[in-house]
Amino acid sequence: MIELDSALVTAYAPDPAGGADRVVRLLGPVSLQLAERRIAIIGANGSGKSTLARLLNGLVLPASGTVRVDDLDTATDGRAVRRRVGFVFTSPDAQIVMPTPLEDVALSLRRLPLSADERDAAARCALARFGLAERAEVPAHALSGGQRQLLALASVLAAEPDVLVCDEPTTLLDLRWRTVVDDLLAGLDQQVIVVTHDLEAAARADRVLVVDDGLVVFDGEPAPAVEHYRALMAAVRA
Ligand SMILES: Nc1ncnc2c1ncn2[C@@H]1O[C@H](COP(=O)(O)OP(=O)(O)OP(=O)(O)O)[C@@H](O)[C@H]1O
Repeated sequence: MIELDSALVTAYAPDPAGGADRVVRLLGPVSLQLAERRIAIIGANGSGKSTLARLLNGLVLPASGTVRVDDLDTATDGRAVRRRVGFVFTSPDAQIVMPTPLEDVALSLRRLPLSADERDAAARCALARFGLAERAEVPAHALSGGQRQLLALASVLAAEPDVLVCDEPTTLLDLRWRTVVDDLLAGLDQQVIVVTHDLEAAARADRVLVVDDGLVVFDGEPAPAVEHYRALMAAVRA
């Protein structure tokens, strides 16, 4: 289980008056225990959703407080945490690093005790699961946006994380690919925590966190969470 205890995220920001950089609060303090299988994080642009998501696998570290994944502290056990908690970025291009899909998935498998042949077979199997068997050896840049998103997911899942954190994984996708990715995420055995602007997707979660101005301002069932978010948005427009 992922557990945040008074986690506070700060950053340095330039002083408009030209003085020394100032410390600004980006998120928190946040205390949460994340045990549900399907959790959605919603909120306005710039509210702190990605910062919260990145805290969960140690991509962002708290300035104070702690974030723990089971027995691991993200501040001191970052590598082990990232093996346990996979992260899918909004843009697949942020995480596809190898020239072909086959090599990209094989890279994710490097920590598993497999021979070269076994790794190749496992990578092909992972690609087939995501409908990419025929595209295993084409240049990754020749894939469509939707196929690249599926490749990013395949690569992250190939490493067999216990938890998958996705930051707006369907934002760049058309309706067909969005449905494919949504269905795929819904069918995973792993715990899935998704940052999303898609309120229909959020409505299917077991639990929804609403983030506003760097704080979790609502935490509960999807219907009241979405209502809370709509009220926040209406207040901004008023
Ligand atoms: N490293 C950083 N240094 C300074 N400010 C940052 C840094 N990272 C994020 N921020 C700021 O923190 C705030 C929250 O950013 P974050 O990316 O978490 O928002 P978000 O809710 O995911 O937004 P969006 O829906 O637009 O993706 C924003 O105002 C952003 O500019």
